Amino acid sequence: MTVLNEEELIKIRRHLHEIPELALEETETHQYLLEVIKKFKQDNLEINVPAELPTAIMVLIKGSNPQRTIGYRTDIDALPVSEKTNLPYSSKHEGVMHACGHDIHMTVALGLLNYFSENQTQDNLLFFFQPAEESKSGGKLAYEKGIFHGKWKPDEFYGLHDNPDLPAGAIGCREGTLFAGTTEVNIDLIGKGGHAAFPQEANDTVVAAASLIMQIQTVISRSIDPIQSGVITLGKVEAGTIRNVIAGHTRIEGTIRGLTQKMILKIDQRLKDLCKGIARSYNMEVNIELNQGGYWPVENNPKLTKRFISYMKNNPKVEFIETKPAMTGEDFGYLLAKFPGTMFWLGVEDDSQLHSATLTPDEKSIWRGIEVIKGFLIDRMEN
Ligand SMILES: CC(=O)N[C@@H](CCC[C@H](N)C(=O)O)C(=O)O
Repeated sequence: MTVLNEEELIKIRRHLHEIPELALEETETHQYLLEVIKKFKQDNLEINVPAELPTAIMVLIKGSNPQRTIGYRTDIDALPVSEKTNLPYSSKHEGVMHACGHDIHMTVALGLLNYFSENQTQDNLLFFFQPAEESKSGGKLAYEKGIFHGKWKPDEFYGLHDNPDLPAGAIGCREGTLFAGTTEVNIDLIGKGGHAAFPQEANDTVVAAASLIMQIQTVISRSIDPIQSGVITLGKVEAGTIRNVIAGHTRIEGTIRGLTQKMILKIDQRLKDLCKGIARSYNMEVNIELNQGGYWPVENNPKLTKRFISYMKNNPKVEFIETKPAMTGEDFGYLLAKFPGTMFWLGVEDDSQLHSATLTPDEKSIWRGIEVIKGFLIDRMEN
């Protein structure tokens, strides 16, 4: 296969968009990625499917005179969102969508891999197709399962996230914290079910949940320094079976975000306190599970990020935007705590936000992104 052109890459992206899969279930995506990668020139390529993380793929491009191994990571999973774009290449998997643009991330990675498979680099390049970014901490799993060892260990790591607020192909980045750390929140209220007509005989968890949800809204507004800030979003509440049965169990799922570990731990603690209070005042059991997993704040390495930003700023072909920290989470934060590196945004200009059922990234971002990142990686190896 020769170097893929823009049209071919868009076809690949559209196919990936049609087959979104949830965290650690990315088997069809994995299969398709392998099919595409195996068509590339194999002379300097080594492919590794780690048995410990079977939907991941690692591809090493052996350099001609390696001083280091430069890692490039893309995430491959999707979200439980029902697509509403009406695009001809909409998701074929009911209730699952690439609503966070990981199809764009994968295509950019494939474009880079394709280019460097044809044009041998000086340093080694390690491409990591990572499962489970949206949940289940794929980056942390990969690290803990020991897949980054020997020649499969990057000396530095880069990764991007698409950003609908930036022009297609623009690069956004900042020194320091780029993304928040997050904690997944699961709260189970356990009361007593019963007949809707006899509330005195039951212990209604819906009423307790309503009160708890409102109390939780005071954590950010009343307990947190407004200059520093944080977020709590409760995205899922499940209770009951029918209108005339009192629900004996309510489950609330949400996410906490903060730009520092200290902030996350403070919010965690307030949440625990409020849950304990609800348990006492409603005389019911409350179980709270807080799980940060690998969603550590994304801390860009000072030296490498200065270099990255300087390359982008000094390249007249790049539209570079110095961005503010964002409350989005990313388990690349965990990998950046283990390997120095830089995470950055790739603009995909769209009116819809990430995680929205109508997200339609501008596909021009793919080719532009590849060109810019390719330039940066070449420059990094030469300097
Ligand atoms: C970029 C992005 O949207 N990332 C996700 C990361 C998931 C965080 C974790 N599962 C949680 O919900 O706390 C995000 O939601 O920011």
